[in-house]
Amino acid sequence: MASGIDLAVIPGDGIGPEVVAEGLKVLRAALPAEAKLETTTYDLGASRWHRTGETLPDAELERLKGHDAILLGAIGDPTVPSGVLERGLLLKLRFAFDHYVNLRPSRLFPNTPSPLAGRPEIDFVVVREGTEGPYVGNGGSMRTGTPAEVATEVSLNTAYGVERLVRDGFARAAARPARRLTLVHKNNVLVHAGHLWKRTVDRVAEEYPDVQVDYLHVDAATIFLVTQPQRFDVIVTDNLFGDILTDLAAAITGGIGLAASGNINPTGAFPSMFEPVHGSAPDIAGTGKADPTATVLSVALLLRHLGHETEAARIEDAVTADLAERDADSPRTTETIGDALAARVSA
Ligand SMILES: NC(=O)C1=CN([C@@H]2O[C@H](COP(=O)(O)OP(=O)(O)OC[C@H]3O[C@@H](n4cnc5c(N)ncnc54)[C@H](O)[C@@H]3O)[C@@H](O)[C@H]2O)C=CC1
Ligand SMILES: CC(C)CC(=O)C(=O)O
Ligand SMILES: [Mg+2]
Repeated sequence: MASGIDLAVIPGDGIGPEVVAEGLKVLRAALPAEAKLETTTYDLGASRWHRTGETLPDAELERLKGHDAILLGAIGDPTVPSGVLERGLLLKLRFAFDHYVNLRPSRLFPNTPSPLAGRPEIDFVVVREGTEGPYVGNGGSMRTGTPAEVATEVSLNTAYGVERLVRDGFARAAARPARRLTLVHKNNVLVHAGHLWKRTVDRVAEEYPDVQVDYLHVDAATIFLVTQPQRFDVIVTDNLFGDILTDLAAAITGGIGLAASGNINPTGAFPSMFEPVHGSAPDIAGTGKADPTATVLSVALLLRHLGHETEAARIEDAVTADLAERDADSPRTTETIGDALAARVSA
């Protein structure tokens, strides 16, 4: 184990604090006794907004910059107008820290529920662009609230932004046994952005003759994720398509409670941020029903990103073993699952 870890923690809203508590429990259990883990908890989210009107003040952003990595639970609350926290806090972090690779692995673990017949082998990773696309806030509305309202939300795609993401996807595909990369877009309709993505993939592909390249329109990709998920290895796609596809990917691989993600700044200029794919799940907040496994697997991604491969693998093995023994008819609480995972990694 190399040096210690200086971790920023943003528990956030709804089930965020519940799953983050278990993620930290497992992280502490995974680290050897001599490893130094320093955590700083940031009070950001709905309760801060209600108290102060702030989402992510510049001073907090500045402090966050100094950490090795960030662990985030979830952001969003029904008492706050939709978009205020999602844009003003979560997306602000992803954009400010240039988290251009939104990494979302999907694997069907043994004994996990899948709605798919025949339990196909599923092991792919979605490399979703994280700083551009329709999420940049490039829009507005005129005559708002009137029958004549016009609203736009224009997708931003730069050659620079697309190429660096595509290059990351190829590097990942080349390092995986299957060496397949699928670009998912909608270039039959979104001809400007779609053709930029396709041309970029075709050009970078020339440098990776060993990687088999495929293209799917996003609507067809949803079909194949359900009917032939084995065909996917690395999926490269834009911010919005990646957001939607990864909830579907979670649904076919044991549920949203298992889906992990990393918002990566590969240059290391800013701390990367790790979070479950799911949101704040207000419908189950406070009930103990939230599965913390997605957060625990996000902690494994975090450790791997910081170079702690052994500990990351230990956490993933603990999750695999725990899932193998789960009984769908006897669901456990958030805390019980966290305790079981922590016990396994420290055993
Ligand atoms: N990265 C983030 O912080 C994200 C935030 N959100 C925000 O979260 C709020 C709720 O959004 P929704 O669209 O309802 O998505 P959601 O992911 O919070 O919930 C969708 C469904 O999945 C279930 N679910 C989610 N996480 C679970 C877990 N760990 N264990 C078991 N079940 C789980 C929920 O109970 C709900 O039925 C909104 O404010 C939204 O903007 C949504 C997605 C991502
Ligand atoms: C709440 C959004 C900003 C993000 C989202 O749904 C996601 O990243 O999965
Ligand atoms: Mg999402």
